[in-house]
Amino acid sequence: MIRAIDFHKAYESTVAVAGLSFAVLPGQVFGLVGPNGAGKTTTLRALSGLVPATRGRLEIAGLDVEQHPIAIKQQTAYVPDDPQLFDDLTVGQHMDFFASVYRVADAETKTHQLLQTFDLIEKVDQRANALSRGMRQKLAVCCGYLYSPQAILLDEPMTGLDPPGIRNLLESVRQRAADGAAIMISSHLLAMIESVCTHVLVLDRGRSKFCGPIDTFKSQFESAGAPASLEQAFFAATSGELSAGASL
Ligand SMILES: Nc1ncnc2c1ncn2[C@@H]1O[C@H](COP(=O)(O)OP(=O)(O)OP(=O)(O)O)[C@@H](O)[C@H]1O
Repeated sequence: MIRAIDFHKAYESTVAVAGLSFAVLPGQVFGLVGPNGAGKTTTLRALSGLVPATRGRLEIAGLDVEQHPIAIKQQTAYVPDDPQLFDDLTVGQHMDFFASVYRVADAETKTHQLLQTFDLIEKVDQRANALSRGMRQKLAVCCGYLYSPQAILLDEPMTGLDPPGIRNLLESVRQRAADGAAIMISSHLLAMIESVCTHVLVLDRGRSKFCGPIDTFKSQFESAGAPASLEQAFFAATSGELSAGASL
């Protein structure tokens, strides 16, 4: 489970997140959406232990993120929007490294399956600094999936992926959730979020505008008598022009 309780984060004079509370249960996929600067990356970075909360509590699998940094890392995969890879290591060496650090059983088979799924098998001996942006993104996802984390945090994971890559990623998210992972995906690609997420957390200027099942969110904003699309509901919720329960 991924949990935030009254999470606040301020960077000097900027309040990035103010009083956020939510829980992502095993099997749930939360879409984290909001305008630029809403606090999405800050939330994911704090959950992964990369930045400390100013106030409140963050938990992964019941453990406080700041008090149990090592245990948290073993349970969590965080894939940022600009994956930091080891430029001089090959694709295969990255997988070996993660397998060794996380003591992954049957690593060879899992590595092969992941590289096959994400179309990187032919690049196994290529160095990271010679990979395209999309390939780097895929390799970061493969490294994160290798140790079967309970919590998966993906920041803008579709950016730079080709259409088969996006399809494979979304399918892998569904599969990981079915296997019991709690997953959060930050993205501006609302149609894709809609196709994969069970829940949505709408952030705006650091505050939650909505948190709950995606169907509930859409049904709050009707369009010609039918539930709105996620995109329509998003614009209505973040424009300030309409409140929940209104017709578009
Ligand atoms: N290291 C930092 N120092 C100071 N302010 C920061 C820092 N990181 C983020 N911020 C500020 O915190 C706020 C939230 O930023 P964040 O990156 O979390 O937003 P976001 O929702 O991920 O945005 P985007 O959709 O553009 O990626 C913004 O006002 C941003 O300028």
